[in-house]
Amino acid sequence: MSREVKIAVLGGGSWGTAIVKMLTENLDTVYWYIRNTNAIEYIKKEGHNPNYLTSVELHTEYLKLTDDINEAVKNSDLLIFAIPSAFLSAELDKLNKPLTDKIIFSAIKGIVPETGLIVGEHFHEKYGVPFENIGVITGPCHAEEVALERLSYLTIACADKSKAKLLAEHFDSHYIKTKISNDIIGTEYAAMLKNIYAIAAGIAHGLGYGDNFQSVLMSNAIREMKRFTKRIHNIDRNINRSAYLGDLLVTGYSTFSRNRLFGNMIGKGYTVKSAMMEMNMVAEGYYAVKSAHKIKSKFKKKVKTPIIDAVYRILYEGKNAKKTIKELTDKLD
Ligand SMILES: NC(=O)c1ccc[n+]([C@@H]2O[C@H](COP(=O)([O-])OP(=O)(O)OC[C@H]3O[C@@H](n4cnc5c(N)ncnc54)[C@H](O)[C@@H]3O)[C@@H](O)[C@H]2O)c1
Ligand SMILES: O=P(O)(O)OC[C@H](O)CO
Repeated sequence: MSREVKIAVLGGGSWGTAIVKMLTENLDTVYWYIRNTNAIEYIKKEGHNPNYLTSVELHTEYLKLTDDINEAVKNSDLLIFAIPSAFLSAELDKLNKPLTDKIIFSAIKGIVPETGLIVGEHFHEKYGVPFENIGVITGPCHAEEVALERLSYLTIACADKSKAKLLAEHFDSHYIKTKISNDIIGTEYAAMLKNIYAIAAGIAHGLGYGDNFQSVLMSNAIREMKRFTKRIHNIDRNINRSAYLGDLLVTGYSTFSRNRLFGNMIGKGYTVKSAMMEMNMVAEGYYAVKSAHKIKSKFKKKVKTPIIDAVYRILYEGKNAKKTIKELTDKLD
């Protein structure tokens, strides 16, 4: 991959905005697809995203903004997707260009609901993108802290390490450090699962459980994540690394977490619909738990996942949150 690789960011939410900020520290051309034309006009005029990370000053002189996904794709070699998983299929349906010659990096932390696949596999199966051209941007990193230029670590995973390294160089800055990994499958599943555990943490908090319980929940969550990822892709991985445990902790404990906030509202008695309406943001874990529940039901040898089961029952079977978390407490150690 050449050093002059042309990059497009797809998605105008918090994470897309943070990625654009990070890349324009190093690159003087970044294509940026945002579906909202008014937001594009505002960014061009004011240099800020009107809806997400509104305080971030954007280097508009380096940005090629477009509301046409095909224009961004046509002009770029490497595409970074930061569209919530629930909306990815609908956005990809707008494509009239093949993706087979593109390098695809997913910054999405979820499962594509329509196919039940992690994002990398979705691009491989549905769009014929070879695995060596597929990567993941992950790690414990909140868009809000990138906005504040607080030191953050990203893990860039790709089967072809040279591609991961080159992209990592474009992210590195005085507030971003990057690590390389080739565990695309494990990091993607871990990123999806930690959102479910953060919802559980939020529900418990909303119900009045304290820090003592939260630490037990997180301790059980990392072991559950280890069992799940091992069943999916059994390689020798250190689950305590930042891309797995680190990401779980930031989401489980941070006040910036969308998933924890969503869970907190559920614990306080909001319905799913009203909790979603309160947020201008997307809690990926809501969609992830449905997919994770379906995936685990297909495992030939069963895996113990009491936290996923509890969150699924609360969000999709209408079970009482207080009673379900109480039952969960008896299954944790
Ligand atoms: N925010 C973070 O700190 C962060 C960090 C790492 C990864 N991620 C991941 O990045 C992805 C994007 O999340 P985000 O935080 O930018 O989202 P967000 O919650 O900040 O914003 C919601 C996004 O969803 C889009 N959206 C809403 N309805 C839509 C629809 N019907 N069709 C298409 N798009 C629609 C909005 O335009 C916006 O881009 C998610 O998978 C998330 O897990 C986020
Ligand atoms: O922490 P959340 O729930 O906002 O999710 C966003 C990112 O996945 C954090 O890594």
